[in-house]
Amino acid sequence: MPLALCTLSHSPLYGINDPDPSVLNAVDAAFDRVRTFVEDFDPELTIVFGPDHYNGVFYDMMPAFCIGSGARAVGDWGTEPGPLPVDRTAARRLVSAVLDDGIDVAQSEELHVDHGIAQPLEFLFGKRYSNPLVPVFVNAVGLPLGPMQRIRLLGESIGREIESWNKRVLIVGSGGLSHDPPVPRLDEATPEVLARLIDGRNPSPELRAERQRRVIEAGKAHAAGDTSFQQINPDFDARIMNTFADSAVSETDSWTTDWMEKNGGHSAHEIRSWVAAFAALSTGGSYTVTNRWYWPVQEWMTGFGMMTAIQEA
Ligand SMILES: O=C(O)CCC(=O)/C=C/C=C(\O)C(=O)O
Ligand SMILES: [Fe+2]
Repeated sequence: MPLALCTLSHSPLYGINDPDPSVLNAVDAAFDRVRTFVEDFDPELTIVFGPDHYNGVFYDMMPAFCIGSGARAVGDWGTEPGPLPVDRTAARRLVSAVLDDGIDVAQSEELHVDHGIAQPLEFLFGKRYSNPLVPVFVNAVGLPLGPMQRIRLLGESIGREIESWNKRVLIVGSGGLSHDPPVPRLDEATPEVLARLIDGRNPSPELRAERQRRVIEAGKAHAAGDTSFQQINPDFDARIMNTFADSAVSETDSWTTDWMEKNGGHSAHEIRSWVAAFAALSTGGSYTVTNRWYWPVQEWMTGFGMMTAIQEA
């Protein structure tokens, strides 16, 4: 049974600080196409790789990656809070298979996920979706990060296991391409920020609003041409998407964190979700990229891309 994939950027500023309607309409039309792709595939299970932005996973225990055998959405940026429809049996089997492959994945029976995982699920399935899924947290924000090869190996291990289940499994990878929105960093955190990077779950509504305001203001300044932010890099983004379109997933092993940051900004590390997703898809042999879209969206501060792909029979 073939596997299918969609990788897509997310943005907290979608619906809040939108680009010109000509761009927004094109993005929404692409979402419609991706939704049709998913409906036609009719997945029995969805594996979703995505990051967190200090809303669900903190430095009290920062894993490189973590499979959620239970999960709840924190409900940031307008996403629906509450439990996710996790297939616990599938998730636990994945944990065992990945550990057997020598990858020390973490497991959570209650993974807290933010818009990095919840937004693409809502884009694809609508709010209050009930499709069985397994969320996989991919650290892309809590520096330092390990080598890219590890995320490829994680993806491949998950791919080999789901391949053996003889089910229609959709693999989703969530994250922006080049972008550098204001996300706090450990190495420059004030004591107050450090405290919430370590233990920041359930912030007060005031603190959440203040954090969100910072991102919204940055989006507005970025769109107005403020050059103090690292700029979107369409050439870098094209290279990333071409690598996946060329089925050259193992080339990502040579992408260093420095190279990613210099060319794509700190949040370019979210591309790790795409690497995991394409690596998982690649384990069954050849795949075909059925569609790709890309826009550099200043208002969302991100190179916004989407790809769909399916295994060849
Ligand atoms: O202020 C914080 O702690 C987090 C800010 C935040 O959530 C930013 C998110 C940005 C993205 O998810 C993105 O552009 O990919
Ligand atoms: Fe993000």
